[in-house]
Amino acid sequence: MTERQLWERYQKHLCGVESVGLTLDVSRMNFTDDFLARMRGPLDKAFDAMEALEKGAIANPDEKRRVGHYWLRAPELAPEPALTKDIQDTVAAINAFAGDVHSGRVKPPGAARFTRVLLVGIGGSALGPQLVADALGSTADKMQVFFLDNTDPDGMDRVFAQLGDSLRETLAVVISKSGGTKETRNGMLEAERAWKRQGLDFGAHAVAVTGEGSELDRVAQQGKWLRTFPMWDWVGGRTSVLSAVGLLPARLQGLDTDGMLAGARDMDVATRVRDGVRNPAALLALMWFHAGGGRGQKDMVILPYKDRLLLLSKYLQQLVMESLGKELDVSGAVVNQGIAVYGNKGSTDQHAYVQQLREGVNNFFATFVEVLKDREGESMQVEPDITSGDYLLGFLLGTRRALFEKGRESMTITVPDVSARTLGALIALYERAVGLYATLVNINAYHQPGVEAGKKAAGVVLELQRKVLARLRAEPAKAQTAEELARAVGAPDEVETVFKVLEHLAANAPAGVRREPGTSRFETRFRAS
Ligand SMILES: O=P(O)(O)OC[C@H]1O[C@H](O)[C@H](O)[C@@H](O)[C@@H]1O
Repeated sequence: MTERQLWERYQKHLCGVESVGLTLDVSRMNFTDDFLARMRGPLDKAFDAMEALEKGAIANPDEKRRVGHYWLRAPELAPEPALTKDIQDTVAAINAFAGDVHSGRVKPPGAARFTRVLLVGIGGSALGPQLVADALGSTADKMQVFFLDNTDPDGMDRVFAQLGDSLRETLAVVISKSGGTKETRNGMLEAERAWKRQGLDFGAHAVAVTGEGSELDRVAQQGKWLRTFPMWDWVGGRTSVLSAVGLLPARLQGLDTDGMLAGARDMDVATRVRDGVRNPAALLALMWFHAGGGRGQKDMVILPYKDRLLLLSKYLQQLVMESLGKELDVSGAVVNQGIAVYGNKGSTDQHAYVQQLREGVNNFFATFVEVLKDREGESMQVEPDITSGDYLLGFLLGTRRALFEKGRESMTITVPDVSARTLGALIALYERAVGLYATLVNINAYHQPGVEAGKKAAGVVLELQRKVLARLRAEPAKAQTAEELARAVGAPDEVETVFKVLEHLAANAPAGVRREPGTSRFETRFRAS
């Protein structure tokens, strides 16, 4: 195709949302008009399913729950007045609480004000807040936000070290929809201990966002925490960023949460249009289907040319892969669906893995994200008539062209800036694209049965560890191999797990397990010291 023909294709297929200034360019995807025509029927079904979902259908049959993240930014669309009121009241409560924190009306016992937020959460209870904080934050923020999003002790220590003496001015926001996620529970316990060590009452510094009646809800009540904000069962973790999960930390940080909600609301309006060519969420879903043959055969590489959107790919990884990565379709047939998502940012990635994208295995399609506004204020010229931002666009367009020349497909999303409105719109765009694509490939986007397997298996490991420790302590003088201990605890076939657990215990002093070298690594003996 000549450059002129590409320009014509660009104009023909460019899909824009005026209200948020976003465009989606699919001209460098090699679909045909015939493909669009063929997909009209399946897309109609996807629109029907989405309409039913928005009206309150049970979209997650496993958990028998509705899926209502669209109502969060348009509460009047919730299927019952009580839900509408819940949403509105919660937004009002968050705004009032954040206002009180900023003004010092709600304050810590030993300081005039809360100046920092420590968010404890994981998965959908961290990724959205992290994206928002990084995309929209600045040195002018009202509060600085820190995160514990793992059960890695050293990772937590690093954060506590950064917080240092400022814990007395730090508000802990513990977020868990289920209220029972172990990583978050551990983070909360470690946080509680950190506060106690400084002689501070954790409850007077803590708020929770969780489902009513959850374990976390009970802990918060018993510990007399400052507040609890609701997390409803009809909001999925990976689509919760515009519920209290994302709104509370963002508002505390001083960000424009109203703008985020408005951007998402505007995008929802634009993506309800039943037309695959004019609706960018539908067009995205169609392109994913085209690229991967409806089987996820191509990976989605997200390339925002903007540092502030660095976490977009991580956020989308959960949204897309947890929603679409399914073993079974809705009829119960084994399909092993999904689309792998990765990415970082341009032009940084051009100096890392773009080499493979251009010349290596052709197993992906790229999505460039272009941001028109370079920065607040003016830019210097790094060369006559050229700024750093001009370079950024040059690199984006250059890579887009270089990929196309080698038969590698790409799309480009263009937004005016990285603002609250734009971010809300981007989030809403992908949420709906995922929902529509799920119907196109006949899977349920709203459950995550696979995640449970790893959690259960982890529980088995910890149970085994308890038994092994009990055994070692029962005979402290006796050094034993993993093989002997596995047999002794009645799990001879679990010897590998026992071996791994022992190595870990021996590497960490408090467990009181010592190793004595044997004739080989696997003959190492362990005993309680
Ligand atoms: O918010 P929570 O209940 O703590 O859940 C946190 C995360 O963990 C789970 O394993 C789910 O797979 C995620 O979808 C969820 O976002």
